[in-house]
Amino acid sequence: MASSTNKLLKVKIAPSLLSGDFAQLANECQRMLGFGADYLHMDVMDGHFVPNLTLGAPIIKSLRPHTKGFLDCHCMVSNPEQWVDDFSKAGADSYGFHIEATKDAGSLIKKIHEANMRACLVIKPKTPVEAALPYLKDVDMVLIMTVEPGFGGQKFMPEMMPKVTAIRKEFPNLDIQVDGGIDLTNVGLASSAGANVFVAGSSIFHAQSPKDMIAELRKIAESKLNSSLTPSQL
Ligand SMILES: O=C(CO)[C@H](O)[C@H](O)COP(=O)(O)O
Repeated sequence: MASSTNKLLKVKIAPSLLSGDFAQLANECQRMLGFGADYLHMDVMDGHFVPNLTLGAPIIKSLRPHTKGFLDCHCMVSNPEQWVDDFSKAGADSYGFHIEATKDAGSLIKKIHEANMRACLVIKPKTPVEAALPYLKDVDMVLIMTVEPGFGGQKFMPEMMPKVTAIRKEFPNLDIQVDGGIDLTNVGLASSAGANVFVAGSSIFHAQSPKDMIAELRKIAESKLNSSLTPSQL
């Protein structure tokens, strides 16, 4: 819910397992949590909404007994309504859906909450922020894509930052996630704009020390995040 009572937001780092070794998924999750990750970001792709195929509820179900980590599922799927119950039963903690894929975001958010998951509304780069705003009072997180969804390893789009700023202005307490090409060169820009949850695949998994990378991303984000807030928001 949007609120006039404000608080300091918590920075959360969410390694994208898309860049990990799928054959070692449970170990990769444990490794990332051991390195200080807050969320485990799971990229669900159906080969229809995006031109790539990854994983679905059966894999989340197999993974669940191996980790207590927060399974942040980003569902890049057509007909997101179809998979809510499966992901809930599988043990997902958060269900992210694309606003472009549903005709009734309000009912979908309700369905996700009734299935005991957190709801995250996601928008693609070409979708205007105005499409998301009416629903943000009801979600637990919003995800602003900073690449076209479908693949890891793409270049961060700084032109998405005004969307983040617009949302932060209206929703001082909402978790705002950014995803796509996040690394040490742009995490400060995103956190200054008001993002506080950072998905990073390539920069963490390909780092010489993923542990140091998580710590560095967090340090920069924490140093910049509250610079975006006005005194009345602190
Ligand atoms: O949602 C995604 C792709 O659709 C991925 O989470 C994202 O791109 C992360 O990977 P990288 O940090 O390598 O860009």
